Amino acid sequence: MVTGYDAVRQVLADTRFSSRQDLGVVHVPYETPGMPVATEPSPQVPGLFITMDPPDHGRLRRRLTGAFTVKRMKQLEQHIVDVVERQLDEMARLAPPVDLVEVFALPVPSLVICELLGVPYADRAGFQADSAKFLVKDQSLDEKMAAFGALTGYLAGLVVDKRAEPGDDLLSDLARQDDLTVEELTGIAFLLLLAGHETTANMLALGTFALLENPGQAAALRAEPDLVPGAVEELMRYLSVADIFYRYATEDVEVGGETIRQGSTVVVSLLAANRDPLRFGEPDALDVRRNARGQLSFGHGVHQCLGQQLGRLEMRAGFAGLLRRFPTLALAVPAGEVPLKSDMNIYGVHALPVTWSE
Ligand code: HEM
Repeated sequence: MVTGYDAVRQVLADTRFSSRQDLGVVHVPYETPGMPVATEPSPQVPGLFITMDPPDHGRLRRRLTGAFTVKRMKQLEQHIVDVVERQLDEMARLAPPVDLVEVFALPVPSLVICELLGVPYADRAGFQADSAKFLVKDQSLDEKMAAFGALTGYLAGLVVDKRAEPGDDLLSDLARQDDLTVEELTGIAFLLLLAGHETTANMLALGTFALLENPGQAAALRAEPDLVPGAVEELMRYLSVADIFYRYATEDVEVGGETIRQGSTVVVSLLAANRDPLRFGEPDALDVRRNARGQLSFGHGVHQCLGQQLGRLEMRAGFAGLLRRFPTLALAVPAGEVPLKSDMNIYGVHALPVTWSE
């Protein structure tokens, strides 16, 4: 397991550590009650380029980079702000308490990624439930593959339709490219849809929880909205919702004075790297004024998050809008009763009951 900031960056930057999930078997090096130890590698899935190595990885990723550049995302910014404001309007019409996950944190990134990809938002109940099932930690490979199969079955139908009759969206643009198979298109769609809504939704909900638990920090953001972009980096660092990633050593590699033997599975903890006291002073404190640039929550190296600019825009608009529109926002239950996603591969809260005075 690699935990130090520098060592984590080194491993993620070194392509001798493979991302192929068919190469590695995860040997959990310590007893975790309730955690099954995997004994077989997962199968490789076409199109799922997060689990591919160069040059195959680049062949697929390159087709998408144009759609996710800073410039293209800037063009989307006003639209994202509009989505956020509409969702906040809806929330304001409800009588508190409400579940912030249900009324805000999940809808915002789901609406944005659906529109970008050309996935009907009306189908959200199905894909949100299947995504959640896929991310459950304590399940057999068969159960995980069943959730995967349900979601990809749905998406395969969608990409076949788009290939026949392309529209004005990202999946249609990909479907127009004849050298991509339906299986590859489906894998790409799966990755974008899952990564595009689950991570940001968890950041919005858990980030709000963190701000409500640190009222001084929330007050600073309300008083100085210019702090919001920096606060997003700090919340990303502090919360590290996507913590654990795996790599597989394709040859002997030295890291931090230790030799990692060829064939070993390496567990990379982004959370530990983000809390490394050698890199971030007082790492366990949430401080929206600190310079948290360089936080590793979007990863590092060739797989560094493709959607990071999109995620940032959603979080900036989301936190800024929520704090401005709900100046008296508060937890509606004791903090200890908020159901945490300790059982899921992406951390967050299952629900966040909040209230406000009207
Ligand atoms: C706050 C939200 C997000 C977090 C914390 C996050 C985190 C990450 C991390 C850590 C990786 C690297 C994985 C690895 O090295 O194996 C990654 C990759 C990726 N992310 Fe995100 N992400 C977020 C939002 C998004 C969004 C909004 C999208 C939208 C499409 C997205 C799409 C992707 C894709 C496609 C990859 C794979 C890139 C590759 O393998 O080349 N992510 N993300």
